[in-house]
Amino acid sequence: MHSHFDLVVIGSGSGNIIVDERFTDWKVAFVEKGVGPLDSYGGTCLNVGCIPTKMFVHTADTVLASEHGAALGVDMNLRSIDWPAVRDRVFGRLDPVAAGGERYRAAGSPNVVLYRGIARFIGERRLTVATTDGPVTLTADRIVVATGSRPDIPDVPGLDNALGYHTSDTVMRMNRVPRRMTILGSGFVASELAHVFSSLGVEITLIVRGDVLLRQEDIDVARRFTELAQNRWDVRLNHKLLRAARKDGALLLDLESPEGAERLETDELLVATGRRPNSDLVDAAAGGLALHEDGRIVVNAQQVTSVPGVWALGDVSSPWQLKHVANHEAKIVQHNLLYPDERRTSNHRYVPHAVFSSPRIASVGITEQEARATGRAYVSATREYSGVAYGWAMEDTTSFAKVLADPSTGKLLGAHIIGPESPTLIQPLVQAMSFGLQAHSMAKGQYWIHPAMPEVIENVLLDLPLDKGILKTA
Ligand SMILES: Cc1cc2nc3c(=O)[nH]c(=O)nc-3n(C[C@H](O)[C@H](O)[C@H](O)COP(=O)(O)OP(=O)(O)OC[C@H]3O[C@@H](n4cnc5c(N)ncnc54)[C@H](O)[C@@H]3O)c2cc1C
Ligand SMILES: NC(=O)c1ccc[n+]([C@@H]2O[C@H](COP(=O)([O-])OP(=O)(O)OC[C@H]3O[C@@H](n4cnc5c(N)ncnc54)[C@H](O)[C@@H]3O)[C@@H](O)[C@H]2O)c1
Repeated sequence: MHSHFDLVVIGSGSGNIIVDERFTDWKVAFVEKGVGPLDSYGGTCLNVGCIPTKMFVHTADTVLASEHGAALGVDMNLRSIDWPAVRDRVFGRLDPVAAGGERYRAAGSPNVVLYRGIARFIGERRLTVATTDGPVTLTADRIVVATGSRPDIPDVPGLDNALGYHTSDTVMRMNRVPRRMTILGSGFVASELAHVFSSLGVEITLIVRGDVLLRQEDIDVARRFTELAQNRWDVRLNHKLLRAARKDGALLLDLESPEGAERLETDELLVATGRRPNSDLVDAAAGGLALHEDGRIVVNAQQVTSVPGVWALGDVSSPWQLKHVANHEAKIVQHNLLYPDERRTSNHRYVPHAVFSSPRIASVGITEQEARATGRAYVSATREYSGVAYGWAMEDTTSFAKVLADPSTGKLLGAHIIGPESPTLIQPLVQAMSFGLQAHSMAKGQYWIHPAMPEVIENVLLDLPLDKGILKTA
């Protein structure tokens, strides 16, 4: 069967938001293969990514709050954790959203057809989809590739499907919480899910290649996070997984460490070693699309690929595997499809991110190590939460905010915060960078509510050793 469309969108994550009522006169096809154990509609963030993880993180924070009560003179005994109830709160809410989204696309608009299956390019703007009713060929004037990414599994002997390891796609739906879990990797997913499962009482071991966790963060933040993680989890720094095997239900992991060979026995293994773009799944090369070395589809600032009429967005093409970036790029593609003569470009100037572990981390702009490596002139300041009144209220001793600024203009180059509410606290700094505010003007030109946590931002900005003359030129 062959059908021709005005527009085909491959991927129902961020791609799903492109087609709204303004496309009513277009003949549109969506293609979605499904994510996670239930082959859900709606992409990574909704089903196996941002949203379920953060719902679990909120539960984990609630458990930890009961432990922190003692420092405040409050004895809060945790009586029990009901894993099925914890899990079913999350997916009982999200699965119907995914199903509703699918129903809407399948039957909600007469101009839209939904194909379920894997789409593959077989030529320029030409696709084949293996549906349960057999293969179909789709051609289109315009195609949007929004196929995202998937867990990247390292090539370790024994680490295959027969071993029964988890990734972020499966681990959140486990039937039973294990006694012990080992996590391979030390990035976003490892840090967030270690917090989730350790708060549920699981003994966590992290296998870390380097000497710090979250090594892409500012070095002071990464070191502080690593110290705190070592107090909570068994953190094996500078370790390599050599091979994995399963024996009598347990997993046996052979590790190489600076001290020699080690064997680790565990109940479940979570592989969290990064995500690879799904350009191979869609056979982007057969569609003539140019690729970066790491497999990302090459796009220009308007999100157009090397083939006219074919667009790409989100994890399959972006160097930032973040939902707010994928959403922004989807809006740009949407505008450029609707208004081809007034095209817009994506804004990737100051992309913030947050790690929702315990403690939280938030960051925007360059790190101190990046400033040093590129020879960028900078001044920096760091202020502990314990230096402001709300930090005293929380009995905080480990959190801080750090900022870097250009000494000649006083404008911010980067901001890095580790501690409670950091993803919220950083937002005025993202705003300052986006709108070019000078750090001291920003601190002095507005009220800061007392005694609220943002006072740590006011203070760290004032601590920047900037020439007083800068304020006059700002
Ligand atoms: C555990 C986890 C937690 C995360 N937490 C956060 C967070 O807190 N904040 C944040 O900003 N980001 C977070 N992310 C990242 C975020 O989820 C992604 O950046 C975002 O979802 C990418 O959106 P996308 O539209 O590019 O891809 P996706 O949402 O993955 O959508 C791609 C869709 O394409 C489909 N597809 C792929 N290939 C084909 C094909 N050939 N044919 C048909 N369909 C296909 C897939 O099934 C999928 O549904 C997290 C990721 C993970 C894994
Ligand atoms: N809060 C958020 O915004 C959030 C949360 C989760 C995921 N994400 C996105 O999803 C992406 C994927 O997350 P992730 O944690 O899988 O990737 P990551 O890139 O954050 O971390 C991957 C980790 O695996 C390690 N690693 C790579 N290969 C390895 C190997 N062979 N052996 C041992 N360690 C190895 C790396 O050193 C790194 O520590 C992130 O980059 C992020 O963009 C975002």
